[in-house]
Amino acid sequence: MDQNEVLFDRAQKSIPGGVNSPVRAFRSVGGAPRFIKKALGPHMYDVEGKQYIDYIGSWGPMILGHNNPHVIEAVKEAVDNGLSFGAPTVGEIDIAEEIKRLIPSVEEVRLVSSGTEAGMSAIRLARGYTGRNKIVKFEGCYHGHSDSLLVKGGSGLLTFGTPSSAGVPTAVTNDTIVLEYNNPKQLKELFDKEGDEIACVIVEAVAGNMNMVPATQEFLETMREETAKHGTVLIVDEVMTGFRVALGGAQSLYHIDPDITMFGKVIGGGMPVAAFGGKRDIMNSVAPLGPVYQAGTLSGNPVAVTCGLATLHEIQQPGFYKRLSEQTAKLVKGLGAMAKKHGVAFSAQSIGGMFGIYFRGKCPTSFKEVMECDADRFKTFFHAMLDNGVYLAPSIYEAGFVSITHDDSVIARTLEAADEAFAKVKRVHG
Ligand SMILES: Cc1ncc(COP(=O)(O)O)c(C=O)c1O
Ligand SMILES: NCC(=O)CCC(=O)O
Repeated sequence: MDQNEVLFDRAQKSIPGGVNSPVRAFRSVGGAPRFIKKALGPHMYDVEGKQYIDYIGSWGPMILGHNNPHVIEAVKEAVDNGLSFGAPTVGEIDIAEEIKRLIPSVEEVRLVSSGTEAGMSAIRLARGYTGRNKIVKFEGCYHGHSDSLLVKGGSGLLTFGTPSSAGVPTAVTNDTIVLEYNNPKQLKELFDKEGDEIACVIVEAVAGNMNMVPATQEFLETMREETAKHGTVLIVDEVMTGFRVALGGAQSLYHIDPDITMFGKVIGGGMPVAAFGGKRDIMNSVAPLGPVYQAGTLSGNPVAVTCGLATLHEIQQPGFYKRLSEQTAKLVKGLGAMAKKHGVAFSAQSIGGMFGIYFRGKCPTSFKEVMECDADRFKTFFHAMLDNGVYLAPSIYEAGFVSITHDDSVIARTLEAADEAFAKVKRVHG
C-alpha cells in the first residue's frame, strides 16, 4: 500500500468517508484520493512526493496557480497583525470597492465565508425583499448545500446519485421549483402562470456543476426579461464563474444585469471569502439596515480578505485573461486532437480559465445531454491521467480549471499523458 492508501484507511476511521467534502473522495472513479502535502504553480505534490499537474485548482480559487509569491507575502503580513477582530477593517472596504469596480451590477456587497452562505443569504434576501416564498432553480445547478437549494443539484449530488439530500424536510423545498437548464420556453410558461409569486430565480450562467454547460444567450435574456416583468429577483451565481470566465464574470460575457450576484472561490484566492451583492435597494433589506438577518463571526476575516484582495489585484495585470483563455483553449483543443487520433468519442470546450471534457461526440447543451456522457470511459481516462501525473476532477459532473501558471510546457506534458490515456481508453473499451 502506498502512503495515500494508508492515510485514506486512517482518515475513514475518524472522518465520514475520509474527506471533509464529498467530491474529494474518488467514490465514482474508485481508488484512494491523493493526500496533498504542498503545491507550487500548476503542480501539487502528494505525501509520496509524486508531482501532479493540477486541473482542479482547489475547485476554482487557484487562478494564479499555487503559492503565488505576492499573495503569500500579503497574507504573511496580515497574519502578523492578528487573525480576527470581529470589528470592521479597511480591507473589507477595499475588497467591496474592488468588486463594485469590476462588476458594475454590484452596488453594495456583503462578505461571507462560503458560497453556500452566499446562496442561502441571497435566497433569504430575495424572499424578504419581495415578500414571496417561491424560488426557481435549474436541474444540475449547484448553489451550495443550504436546505432550500438542495433539490436536483449538481456536483457531488450528481456524482453520488443523490440529487436531493436526506434530512431536508419537504416543507422546506415545497417552494423550490426546478426547471430545465437552457429551456427558455419552459421558464416563460412558468412566469406566465405564476411569475408574480416567485421571489427569485437563481442560475449559474455557465453551469459548472454538471460538467460545464454554458447557458444560451436566449435562456438568460428570457430570464432577465421575465424576472424584471414580474418583480422577481434575478440571482446569478458567479461563485465559480466570477473572475474565472472573464474579469467581469459570466455576466459581462452575456451582457446580463443581475439584481444579486453571488461570489466565492477566486475572490478568496484560496481562503474562505465569498459574497453576495447587487442593487442597493435590495441590499438595504439586509440587517442592520433592514429586516433580513444575516451574520458571521468570521465574515470579512482580515487574513482571508487580504488573500482575496491580493488575488484580485494580480488578475488585473494586462493580458491576464487573454493568456488564461489561450492556455485553456490550447488544452481543450489538444485533448480533442488526441481523442480523435485514437478514435475515442470525445468533445471539449472552454470559457476563460474554465473547461469541460465530455466522453460524448458533441459538447452537451443540456442536463439530459450531460447524462449521455460515458462514465466508464472517463473512469479509465481519469486513472490513466492520474497515474501519469495529471490530476483531473474525479467525476464526469465537474468542470476543470486552468491557472495562469499552466504554461506551454505544462500543457504539452498534459497532452503527452492524454495520448497514452486515450490509447488505453480505446484498448479497454474499444
Ligand atoms: C456555482 C457554485 N455555487 C455555490 C457553491 C458553493 O460554494 P462553497 O463550496 O464555498 O460553499 C459552489 C461550489 O462549491 C459553486 O460551484
Ligand atoms: N463543483 C464542486 C464544487 O465546486 C465544490 C467543491 C466541494 O463541494 O468540495
